[in-house]
Amino acid sequence: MAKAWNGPDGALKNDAGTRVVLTEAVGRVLAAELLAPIDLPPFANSQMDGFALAAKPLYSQPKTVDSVKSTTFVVAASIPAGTAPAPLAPGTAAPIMTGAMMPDGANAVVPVEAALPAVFPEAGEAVSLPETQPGAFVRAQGSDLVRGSVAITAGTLLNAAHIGLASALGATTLLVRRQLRVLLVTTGDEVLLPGDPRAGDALPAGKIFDANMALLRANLMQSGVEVVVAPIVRDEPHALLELLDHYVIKEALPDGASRAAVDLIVTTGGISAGAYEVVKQALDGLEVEFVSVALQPGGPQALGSYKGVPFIGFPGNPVSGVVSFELFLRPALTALSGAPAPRPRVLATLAHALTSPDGKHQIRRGVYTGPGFESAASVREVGGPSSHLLGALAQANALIHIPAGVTELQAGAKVEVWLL
Ligand SMILES: Nc1nc2c(c(=O)[nH]1)N[C@H]1C(S)=C(S)[C@@H](COP(=O)(O)OP(=O)(O)OC[C@H]3O[C@@H](n4cnc5c(N)ncnc54)[C@H](O)[C@@H]3O)O[C@H]1N2
Ligand code: MOO
Repeated sequence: MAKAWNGPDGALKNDAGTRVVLTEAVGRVLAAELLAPIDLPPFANSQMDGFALAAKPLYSQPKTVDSVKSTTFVVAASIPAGTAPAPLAPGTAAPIMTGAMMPDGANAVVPVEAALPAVFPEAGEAVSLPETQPGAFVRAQGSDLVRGSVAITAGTLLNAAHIGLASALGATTLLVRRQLRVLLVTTGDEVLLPGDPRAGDALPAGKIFDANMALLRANLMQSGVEVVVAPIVRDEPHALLELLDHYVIKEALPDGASRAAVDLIVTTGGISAGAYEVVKQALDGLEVEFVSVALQPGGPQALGSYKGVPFIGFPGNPVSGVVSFELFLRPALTALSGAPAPRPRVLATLAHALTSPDGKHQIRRGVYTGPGFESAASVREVGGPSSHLLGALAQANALIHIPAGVTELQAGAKVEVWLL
């Protein structure tokens, strides 16, 4: 089992990376550090709409606005953003727009509001400008990033700011780690996918629409994982084994080696104590362990490997699946591939009393309200402890942790909360 779990770790970390276009790189993990190929800003430019001029160092700050010394300049040709300006002649000041390149000979900008008159006169006219320090309102070349420096480190989970930075540096593609490929298998004779013709007129008696496939697929996709979705497996062990065999077949790699078509198998349902537990009946006795952990929801769990591919089996109740994902799989994905970002963990004041079963680490779904000007962060439960409460899950923005051994909590107690 350990060997199987070590597989994707090594494979991902040794992965040379895949080049993707910039717009598709958000949510992926950068494979190699990105060095800045240019300075940012690439040239000194104005931070304000104003006048570019040559300022001499001031040795004392003027005490009041009225005491500021002004100088009259001849207005030079205006410098819009996007143009290469002519050098500034001595005694002149050039109207310059925000982001426009500073002309040679200028080292400071006076905002137009501070000019007399506070407008842009025509070239050749006069303008009176207050004394200013060299460098005022100038964004120096390389003041954000110097050419050759590390712009984004390898292993970074790329967010919007990283994509924006890469674009500003002129990158059209980025080298990202390959995504983990996860086979997601939903089981159960009662489960129909929305749109199934059998539910054309009405949901047949005893049947339900799938929640787990949609829920876990969305969670996995948001975690930067490539999800391979299998058709829903009926409660027949041979059907599950046939399906798994189809997906664990090896695919050839360019270097002559081979690897399974998926890195991880995740199943939902069919692992507890019933008479028709398809996952348990198919895999018990092979390299999968079926255990009960002191967690609620999410007590029944299965872990191991199938024909060398890591395997994890979540319980069928939708909230149990989500809690299992958050506690066991999400952190493992972060450790393996760098994505997703860990959930923020905070302490919050419980808004009301809660009880919890003895000997179980309970996870309740909650609505968290961050600290206000005069109030501490607080959390209140939404729904109840049962693991079928999908409506409440959809209202929640947090998981409330009640440690094993704690059976009662008073209003005002401090609890650990994971922000979803
Ligand atoms: N005698 C016992 N019964 C149960 C135990 C136990 O320890 N002893 N554990 C309970 C707990 S806790 C859980 S959680 C569930 C786990 O059961 P399974 O993993 O075997 O899951 P199923 O029985 O297949 O389904 C449970 C529940 O979830 C619904 N389900 C299944 N798939 C979906 C889906 N794709 N979308 C929406 N809902 C789904 C299913 O209809 C059941 O209601 O076992 C308890 N029983
Ligand atoms: O552990 Mo089950 O996961 O409570 O509903």
